[in-house]
Amino acid sequence: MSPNILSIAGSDPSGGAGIQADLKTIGANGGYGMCVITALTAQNTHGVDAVLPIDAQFVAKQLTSVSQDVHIDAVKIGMLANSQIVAAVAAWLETLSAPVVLDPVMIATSGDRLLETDSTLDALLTRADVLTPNTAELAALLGEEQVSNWEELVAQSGRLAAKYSVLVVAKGGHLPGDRCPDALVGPEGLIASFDSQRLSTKNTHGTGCTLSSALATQYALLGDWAAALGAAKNYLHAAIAAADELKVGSGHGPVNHFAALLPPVSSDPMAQWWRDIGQLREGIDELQFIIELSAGTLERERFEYYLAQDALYLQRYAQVLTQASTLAPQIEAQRFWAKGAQGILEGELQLHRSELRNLSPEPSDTTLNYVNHLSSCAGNYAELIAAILPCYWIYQDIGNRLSAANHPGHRYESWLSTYSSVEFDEATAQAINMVTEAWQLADPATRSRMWDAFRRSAEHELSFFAQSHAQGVDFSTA
Ligand SMILES: Nc1ncnc2c1ncn2[C@@H]1O[C@H](COP(=O)(O)OP(=O)(O)O)[C@@H](O)[C@H]1O
Ligand SMILES: Cc1ncc(COP(=O)(O)OP(=O)(O)O)c(N)n1
Repeated sequence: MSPNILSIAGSDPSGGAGIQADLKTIGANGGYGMCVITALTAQNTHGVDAVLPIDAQFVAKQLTSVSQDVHIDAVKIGMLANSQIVAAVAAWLETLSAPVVLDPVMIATSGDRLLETDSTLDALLTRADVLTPNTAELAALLGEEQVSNWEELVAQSGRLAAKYSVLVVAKGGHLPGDRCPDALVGPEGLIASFDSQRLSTKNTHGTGCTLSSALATQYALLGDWAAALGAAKNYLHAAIAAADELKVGSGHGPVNHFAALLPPVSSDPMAQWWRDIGQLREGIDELQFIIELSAGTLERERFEYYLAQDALYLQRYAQVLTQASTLAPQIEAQRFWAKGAQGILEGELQLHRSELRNLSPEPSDTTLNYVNHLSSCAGNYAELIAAILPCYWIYQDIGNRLSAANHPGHRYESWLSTYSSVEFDEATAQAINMVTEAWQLADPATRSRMWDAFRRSAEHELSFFAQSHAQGVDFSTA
């Protein structure tokens, strides 16, 4: 069962810090997130423009409404805005036994002050189980100078832990250097430390909120503060590592809270597509038509039926390639698709005719379905070339295997000898590159339609190769 985690914090409308970051973090760590809002802020990735604290009595009302109904497994406290809200939260906490992580959000990384220190905070600091101040907040809470190295940070964190009889997370995020260590420190000193590489990104908005809400959630799951800090830091590290993928705002953008849950963005989308149609490709390899064509046992009628349908298909395919050439944004792509169309009209169709005794007068439903699918993608260049690609790629893939099975005296020797060529391999590689380029420029919705167009063409390829053995094909008229 998911633990119920309550975040008591301010709102960041840009979604990177405050309750927005907490709820994403709690969910991504396997908790059920709830939130009591203490303040509205007007902020973005450049900083905080304004703060509107919520009336303290209303904060108290939110707290009792939630806790009267829902069992709370852990609490994370963030921005409290003013001493009245601090007092309201402290009074409510006296009624609750759940573990508390307090992120004393006083000074954002942008330098903006989010809470002034005063004595009302003491009750809250003592009640908390763990404090997670950044270096500036740690110094402010002790009334000391801000430290600038790790040893001093651990020592200062120990003094804070002793002052309030709590655990303190020493956070190395603001220290210089290429490492980013964090540690759990108690009144007696260092308990556990967790080192990590400093990730090179400006997108670290909300790291403090994220670490503290992940810590509360992980503690509710693991029941051990050191283990929970290790897990929270690992989670945050992955979220920072993937932060640049989000591209939110022009300042210090948010971390990518769902990085670990999302499939990695493939740097080679075509390789991914090819893997994703793996089952379809295996299905094609296992077709009677392919097995018999390779072995040379395929009946002539079936071969000619396939050839006739292929000739009809290729006439329309050449038109579709011409259309791709018309839609192509660059001259190189225009030339490539036009050359493909020309190759079919002047080369491949001649070959088909030389092998065929009779041309099938009518395209089959299978052939029609395939060409209609291609035509239905013709409104968008990226989608159209994604639909075009399987014919190149699957044909080349099967062709290489069929031509390897060829030998003198093979029943279809002359036909199979045309199946593999360096020129066609090069053209296929170029077609893959064209689709990759279009994919890189496409928005997410177009990418999804491209994949759909590609996958459906691959399905049509399978039906196309299967059709000469399909029930209902009458060879007396073929
Ligand atoms: N560039 C970075 N690479 C890796 N971890 C980072 C980086 N910046 C911050 N962190 C981590 O983010 C957490 C928050 O740290 P810090 O920036 O010190 O606090 P705050 O966000 O409260 O100002 C810490 O666990 C710290 O180690
Ligand atoms: C509403 C709100 N709460 C907290 C913060 C500060 O967040 P923090 O996680 O410390 O992140 P940075 O200061 O590192 O951005 C905030 N900005 N807004």
